[in-house]
Amino acid sequence: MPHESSDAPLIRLASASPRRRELLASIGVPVEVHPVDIDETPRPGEAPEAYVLRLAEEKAQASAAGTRLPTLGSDTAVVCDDAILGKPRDRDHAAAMLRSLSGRTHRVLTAVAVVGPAGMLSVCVSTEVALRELEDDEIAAYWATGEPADKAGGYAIQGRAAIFVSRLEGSHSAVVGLPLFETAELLARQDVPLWFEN
Ligand SMILES: Cc1cn([C@H]2C[C@H](O)[C@@H](COP(=O)(O)OP(=O)(O)OP(=O)(O)O)O2)c(=O)[nH]c1=O
Repeated sequence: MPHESSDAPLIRLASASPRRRELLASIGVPVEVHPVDIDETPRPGEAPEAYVLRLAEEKAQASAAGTRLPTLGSDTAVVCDDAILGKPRDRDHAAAMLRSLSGRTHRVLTAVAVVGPAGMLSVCVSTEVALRELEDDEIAAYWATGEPADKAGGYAIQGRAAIFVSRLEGSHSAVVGLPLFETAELLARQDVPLWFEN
């Protein structure tokens, strides 16, 4: 069904992340932002895929109360040697994360969940990212840009860390925060119109 105007929200976004809002805007999906605060502690022995899927679904479910709009939640984690790297606590934590990622390949997992007329639909996308060797003074200079602070793994591929990335296999948009190909498929299955505007 065509929607009424180009800026009326098509979905609710259970996220405080400006990247996720911008990525959805880039594919013509205006959102109503309704972030939720959930406990992001991994369960003992929880596999990384199960962890990001659970968080994406919990965010979507918690945010969906009181709206008829389909509601999208998402979570991104960097996985290195089976350890889940979230957002750095401080400068030393960020430096330790970047040293552990230096000169090797890691995985970025992003899960998306959309709850709507078709129920809860979710998907987890895994992307391989190779970083070149990073020098300690480079890591220090990178922290000073302010970019690492609110990013899983302590880097932003859409920012200055792009110069560290020697190879990527998977979904670039998923590393930034939302896999757009898979997200569009979930939205279509929830009857969210992506093309018709007036
Ligand atoms: C690896 C990487 C992560 N990130 C971001 C994506 C996510 O916003 C963030 C991971 O944190 P998340 O906990 O997934 O998301 P968030 O706290 O920003 O937002 P919300 O929980 O409200 O949805 O790291 C980048 O922007 N660039 C990158 O290259």
